[in-house]
Amino acid sequence: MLARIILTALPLLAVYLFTQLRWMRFKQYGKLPQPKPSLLWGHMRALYEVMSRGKEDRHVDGVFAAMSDDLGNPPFMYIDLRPVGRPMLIVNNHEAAEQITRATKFYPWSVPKSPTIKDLGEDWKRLRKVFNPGFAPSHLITLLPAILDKTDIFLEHLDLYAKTGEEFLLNKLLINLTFDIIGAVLTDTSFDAQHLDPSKRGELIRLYDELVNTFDNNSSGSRWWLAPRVGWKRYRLASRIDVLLKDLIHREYAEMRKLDSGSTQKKTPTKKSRSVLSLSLQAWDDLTEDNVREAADSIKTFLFAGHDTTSILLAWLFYELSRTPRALQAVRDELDDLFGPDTDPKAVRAKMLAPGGDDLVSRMSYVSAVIKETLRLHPPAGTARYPLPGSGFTMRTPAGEDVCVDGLVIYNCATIIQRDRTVYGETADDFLPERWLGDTDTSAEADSPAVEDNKGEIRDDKKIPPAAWRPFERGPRNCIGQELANIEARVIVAAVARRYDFVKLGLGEFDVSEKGKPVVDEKGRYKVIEELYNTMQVTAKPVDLMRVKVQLAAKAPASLA
Ligand code: HEM
Repeated sequence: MLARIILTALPLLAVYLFTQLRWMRFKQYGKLPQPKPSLLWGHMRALYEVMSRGKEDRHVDGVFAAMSDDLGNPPFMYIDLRPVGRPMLIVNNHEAAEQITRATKFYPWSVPKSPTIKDLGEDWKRLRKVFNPGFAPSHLITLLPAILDKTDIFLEHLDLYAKTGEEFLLNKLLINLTFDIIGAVLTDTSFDAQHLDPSKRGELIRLYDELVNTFDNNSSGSRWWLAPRVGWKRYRLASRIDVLLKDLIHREYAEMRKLDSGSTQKKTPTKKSRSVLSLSLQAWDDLTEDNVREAADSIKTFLFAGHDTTSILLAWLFYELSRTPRALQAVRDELDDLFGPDTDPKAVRAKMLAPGGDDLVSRMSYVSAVIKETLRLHPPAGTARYPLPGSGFTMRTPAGEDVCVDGLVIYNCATIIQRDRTVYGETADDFLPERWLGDTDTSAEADSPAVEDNKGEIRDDKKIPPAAWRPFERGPRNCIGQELANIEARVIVAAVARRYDFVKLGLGEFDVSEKGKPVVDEKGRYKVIEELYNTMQVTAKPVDLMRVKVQLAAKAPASLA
């Protein structure tokens, strides 16, 4: 009897599953632009086909860009990776991206972050308020001495490499520098991240390094069950990092309380620390377990989000400058004007720390244009959002049609958006800092988040719409650390750009003439033998971590003062 029921039910089940599958593949998001789906594979075959056309290990943004070209560059496109991954919407144009990151009545803090990141909802708003003052430009500028101290160690290493002629991975050196800086800015403690001998580095950076190394190209997915051993290793490393950070928070708080005990106002800090952590600890009356966990989680996020991205910006920036003699000269001229002809980093440091030094940092307008252009061409990160299934969240097509995209992971692909030919014209792929002159303010205030007016339109009145430059993303959930990244980058460029010449090796190496001179192309840039590209290493990093040699520039003094 049972067997007969099963036999009757099986074909019915098969028909049901088949109908469901057909609906999922062809109907559910059928109105969205997409490659031709297959009933069994969704878009996995289409994705594989595009991937196999280029470098196997290139960053997925490059694959999406090729796919978008194939589809005639729609504002967004649908990719169905079920059952291996969640179905996705890749956003390719700035007006569409703005629909995701702006505040709306539906989502007052913009569309929630991707399902792989815990979205804290209201808690996020409270926490961001706690940490915002620590990341305000007026506060960050007071941390210049800490940034300069860490930069000095970096310069010593560059001098050493210049002397020995040894090749090295510039991105790695910069990762250690930016980790040291973010550590000092956040916690006022030295993380000792810059020792050339890795065994001498601080425990936190060693654990972070190990953790990041678990995210190689093959195992970077968040689905631990696809690689349980890697998942377990990540869990163990994250737990050890947690213990170290909680310990640090307890020590910092105890120090504050000890110093406060003589004061009538319990929360008035008498400790001179200006770290972001110490500022935020003042918001808490008691150090409850919940507070400690929250602070540790936030510091962990800041450490992670705040060093890798900035190091990538700097690695690409020095490379682009080395390849574009016109831009390098303009940077050097600006630094001469602002800091005087003495190119010794100690002289630059003295000027920055003297009264009015912060003004000099803010007047580096060509350098700011270089930073802006580097982030346009090589954005280290992007945002992924997730409107909950069944929420009815819609996006508007250029034809004015509203299409439901709830349940999709929505990825604003900055790499595609920031090279949009309809915005940046024929020079969309060129390194051209001059396009930003007069428009270099990258601060959160200049963000002028596009406002949804009554018609749901976006108001933009600049030549290049602000929304078309979004390496830090926009709207209420944008990057809290963008000012810090900007200040860091300007200080490091001021100290480095006139002292050193970087020479790329391997991918991205310059083509040279018979006389051994680099060959200049029609746009005034050095021709390369083979283009350097990004690969996915948690963030988008140069595939070889920027293999270079360094030399002292012609005008640089022979040794650091
Ligand atoms: C060049 C450097 C940097 C780039 C390109 C960058 C980029 C980004 C991007 C694209 C996001 C996602 C925003 C979104 O989902 O809408 C983000 C978020 C974030 N970034 Fe950065 N970032 C940089 C530096 C920093 C620094 C120095 C910090 C220091 C703490 C930092 C901390 C954060 C945090 C905490 C978030 C989450 C913000 C939130 O959800 O409220 N970032 N960043």
